[in-house]
Amino acid sequence: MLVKVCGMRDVENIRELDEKVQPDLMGMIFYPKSSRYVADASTIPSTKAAKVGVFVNVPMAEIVTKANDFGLAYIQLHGDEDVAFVADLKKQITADIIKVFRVTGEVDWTYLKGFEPHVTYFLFDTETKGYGGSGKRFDWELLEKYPLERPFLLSGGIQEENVEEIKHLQQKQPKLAGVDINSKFELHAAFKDVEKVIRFVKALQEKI
Ligand SMILES: O=C(O)c1ccccc1NCC(=O)[C@H](O)[C@H](O)COP(=O)(O)O
Repeated sequence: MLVKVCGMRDVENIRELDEKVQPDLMGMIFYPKSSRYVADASTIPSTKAAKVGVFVNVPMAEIVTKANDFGLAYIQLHGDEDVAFVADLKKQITADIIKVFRVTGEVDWTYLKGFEPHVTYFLFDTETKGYGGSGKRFDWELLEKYPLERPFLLSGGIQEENVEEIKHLQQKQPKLAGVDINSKFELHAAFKDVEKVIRFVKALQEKI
């Protein structure tokens, strides 16, 4: 199962996490209202993990510039970007796209289908005023009937205690490709408890 650790900023914390946890993906938040906002991405060191830039309703030109300047492997669109925007963006970048859906109740799978040709993963998170990083869960059972081809990442308040539940969801829904963790592993904003992340990933990788 893929592991994405999101909301990273501190140089030493990034290096330690990259070395000891070896996550597949590491996310940086380019949303100015977030407590995890990365104002100057040039300070972010190189990593073995693929870098993900997280954007919320940002003009396309700005995303393209950041993707090129900082070697982002993935662009995570966490706002209200529509199919036309995502299709157009994909033509302008080599990075893969992760399109986020913030869940409130039932998911409109037909609407999501329009995004499929342009994205590598969908990511499901909880709808909140701050868009993401809330530590709040939604009803994960909704994903048991995920009907699309594209694999997806699970997100929203994931913590150590959820490992067994995540494994069971993956048994029921093989399109679950990975998890995205953030606030429940923080010592303070944008600074992760590396030992806690190690314990979580080890437990996740153990067979049921
Ligand atoms: O983390 C943020 O502050 C944030 C702000 C605005 C948009 C997205 C944000 N985070 C993106 C993520 O992918 C988080 O990992 C995801 O929302 C889950 O966070 P959490 O509920 O804290 O586990």
